[in-house]
Amino acid sequence: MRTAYTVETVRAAERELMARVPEGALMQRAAAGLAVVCAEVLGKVYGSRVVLLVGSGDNGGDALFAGARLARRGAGVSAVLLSPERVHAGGLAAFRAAGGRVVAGEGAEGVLRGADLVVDGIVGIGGKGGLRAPASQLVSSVRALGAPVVAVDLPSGVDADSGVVVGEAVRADVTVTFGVYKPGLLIDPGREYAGVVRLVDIGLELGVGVGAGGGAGAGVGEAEVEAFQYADVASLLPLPTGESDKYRRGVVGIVAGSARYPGAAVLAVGGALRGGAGAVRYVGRAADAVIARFPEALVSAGPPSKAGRVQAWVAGPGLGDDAEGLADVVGADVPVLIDADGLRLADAAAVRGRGAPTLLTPHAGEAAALLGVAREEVERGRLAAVRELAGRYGATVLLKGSTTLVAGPDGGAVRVNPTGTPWLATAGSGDVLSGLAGALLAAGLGAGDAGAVGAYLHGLAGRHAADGAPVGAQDVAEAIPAAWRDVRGD
Ligand SMILES: NC(=O)C1=CN([C@@H]2O[C@H](COP(=O)(O)OP(=O)(O)OC[C@H]3O[C@@H](n4cnc5c(N)ncnc54)[C@H](OP(=O)(O)O)[C@@H]3O)[C@@H](O)[C@H]2O)[C@@H](O)CC1
Ligand SMILES: Nc1ncnc2c1ncn2[C@@H]1O[C@H](COP(=O)(O)OP(=O)(O)O)[C@@H](O)[C@H]1O
Ligand SMILES: [K+]
Repeated sequence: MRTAYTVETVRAAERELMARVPEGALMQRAAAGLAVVCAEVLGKVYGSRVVLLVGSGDNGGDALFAGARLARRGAGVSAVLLSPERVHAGGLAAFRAAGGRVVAGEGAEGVLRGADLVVDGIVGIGGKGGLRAPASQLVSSVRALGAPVVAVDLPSGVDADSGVVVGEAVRADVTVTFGVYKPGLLIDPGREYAGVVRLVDIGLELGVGVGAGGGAGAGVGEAEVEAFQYADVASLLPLPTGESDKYRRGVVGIVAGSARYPGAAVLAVGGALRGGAGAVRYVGRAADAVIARFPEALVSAGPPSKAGRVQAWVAGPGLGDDAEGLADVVGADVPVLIDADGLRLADAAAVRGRGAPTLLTPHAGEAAALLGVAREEVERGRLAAVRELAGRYGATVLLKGSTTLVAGPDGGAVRVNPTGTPWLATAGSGDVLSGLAGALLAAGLGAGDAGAVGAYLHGLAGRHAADGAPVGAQDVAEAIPAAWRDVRGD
């Protein structure tokens, strides 16, 4: 599990650690790690030209100490000081002693033009709001240069706690972050600005937080955000055992599709069949299309409550305006996943009043409609939006998009999916995800785990299916077994 912590938590841990180590030791550890990564990016340090963008806080101090190390190895290092009167004094002295050159603001463009590497030490976790001038102007000219950029701790202009970017921000090739990940490095748009993230150990010790849907609220010392890795997913995959039968593996019921959108039903059923369900029951108006594609699906004509035994329901994809059956599903005392049209059509009070686990899976537009805000507001602040929705509905919420997030109803760490790919932005791929996650619910995973494991497998399946070329949603569904095998290491 990769975990990320808020600035408040990082600062508290740093204070505690600083009290136990000699003064300046943490910054030296940070600068040493930063210099190593800069050297890797440069390939050859001796004779290279490095430009440091140095802000007025400790982030600039890190850059100066790392610059001093590179200068001692024979690099020509220039530092552009954004506020010379407030620069980190110890860092500047070390930099000068190592032969580093200080450039005034007006000289910045000249040195930047010849740079082999730019180091962004403008602001780190102390950044507040959008970047101010002159930093904002400098950042836009750096982008035009084409030299690789290494960001110190996080790209300047990216909000550490949320990934929100207001105005200009540094686009880094590599971000060297210290101690722990910050949420803004894992959530778009910040994640995209960060490039490859390298974590440098400076001795901070922070425990693992409580997962989405896990119960307790995120308190001091707990992770704000966490991202699954293979082992986390592998440990949750529902594998059949010798004693398994279709009921023990989980029967998922699907209420989806309409005369107008029969394909959504086919895709959701396809996702569910490859999500490990023992059986898939289908209820809706696209039964012919479903059976034609998946003869193994069990279709029934009556309402969901009469469909037979079901351990979890998926409701919503492609329903159009047909709310028939939805109230039945919302009233069921088994886990329910609500997606797409179901989010619009379901009675909000009934959803809030449910006793069994509920997983809502909106994209940004659907989330915005539920929250009564503009779509852009959700896209700019995904973390706040997913938490708000989960709180309002008392449900687990999986917010789809460039970074898929899963938040539980009672706070705790938000799960961020690391496997997504923009190739998934194709009509119907969300329907596949709802079937897949629904099958995981039916197999007994909690709503937070079903959402996070579903998104993880869905992202990997998208990568397998696309492999660098366009794909359709059906291809994504068919690649789910390959994603499953990846995770199991087969
Ligand atoms: N603590 C530790 O143990 C360790 C910390 N480490 C390092 O320290 C970093 C944190 O340092 P920090 O606290 O000094 O804050 P930092 O990120 O340099 O920014 C503050 C400065 O930026 C300015 N500024 C703010 N917003 C701005 C904006 N929008 N646009 C422009 N300017 C803006 C702000 O100015 P002000 O608002 O006060 O006028 C202030 O001067 C951390 O990220 C890591 O790199 C490592 O060495 C490991 C050990
Ligand atoms: N830019 C992107 N990067 C990664 N994944 C994306 C991106 N855009 C969309 N996706 C994923 O593609 C799927 C689209 O689902 P959705 O919006 O419900 O579409 P549909 O309703 O057509 O199925 C979601 O899983 C979402 O997370
Ligand atoms: K920075």
